[in-house]
Amino acid sequence: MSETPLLKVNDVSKFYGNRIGCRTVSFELWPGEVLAIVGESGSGKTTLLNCISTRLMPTTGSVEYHMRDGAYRDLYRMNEAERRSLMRTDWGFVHQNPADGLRMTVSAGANVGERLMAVGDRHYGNIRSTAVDWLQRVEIDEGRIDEQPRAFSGGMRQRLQIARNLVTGPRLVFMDEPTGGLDVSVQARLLDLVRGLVHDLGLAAIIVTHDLAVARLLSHRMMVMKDGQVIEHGLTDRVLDDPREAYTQLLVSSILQV
Ligand SMILES: Nc1ncnc2c1ncn2[C@@H]1O[C@H](COP(=O)(O)OP(=O)(O)OP(=O)(O)O)[C@@H](O)[C@H]1O
Repeated sequence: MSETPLLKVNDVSKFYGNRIGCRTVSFELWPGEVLAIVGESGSGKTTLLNCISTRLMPTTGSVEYHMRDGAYRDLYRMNEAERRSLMRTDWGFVHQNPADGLRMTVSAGANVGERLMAVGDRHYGNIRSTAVDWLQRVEIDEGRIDEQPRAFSGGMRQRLQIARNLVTGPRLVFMDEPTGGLDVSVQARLLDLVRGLVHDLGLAAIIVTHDLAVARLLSHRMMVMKDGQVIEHGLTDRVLDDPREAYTQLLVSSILQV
């Protein structure tokens, strides 16, 4: 791993009026590292993810990102065009509901190709062959390249969304409950695929999940949130095998009993 963090999150808090979304969260993320944010519904996971990925402005705090040119930039001080360019090139965002991350009325190939065009690729043949390659990588039959995602199953849509996000070679991918809402067998296949891709591409990722099995399988480190705060943070195996906080112990034991 590199000696410089990719992301430095400093004291990020978000309040919705009087209500706490998340409070004084700080951590660093390293290139190639996968961090899971876990916790019950309402604990602040999505708020934190949205703040870090600049989809939401925090009330206080800063997030610095290590740009490709080697400089750190405060994400909240970037202008809209700079942020959008980062989102299109260096970042991916995989939504729980694929319809939020795909264009449902254009073809699968166009969904993947569109991101390439957004980063300046204009050669139709290249775009098409890269799209074919990516469909294969996410295990979608290339014969379905001209079909719209409306015609795909939930698992296929999610795999297509992943292809669309990864085609531009991002360094950091945000995932919000990527396997939520899928059947258990479909989840298992998707998790295997995500794990392989993240590993092969050396991606850094921040994954929000309420499912500790997802955290176990995908992440190196995890943060446990409760009432908007991070109450435990450590290597995933350590946190799950030897939780220090009573609340984490409860979370882990409730899963084991299922
Ligand atoms: N737009 C909003 N306006 C007001 N309060 C909000 C808003 N979004 C979230 N909250 C509140 O912030 C807190 C954290 O919510 P958040 O959605 O971040 O939690 P979560 O852990 O992601 O939950 P879930 O797993 O259900 O999505 C909750 O108390 C929630 O009610």
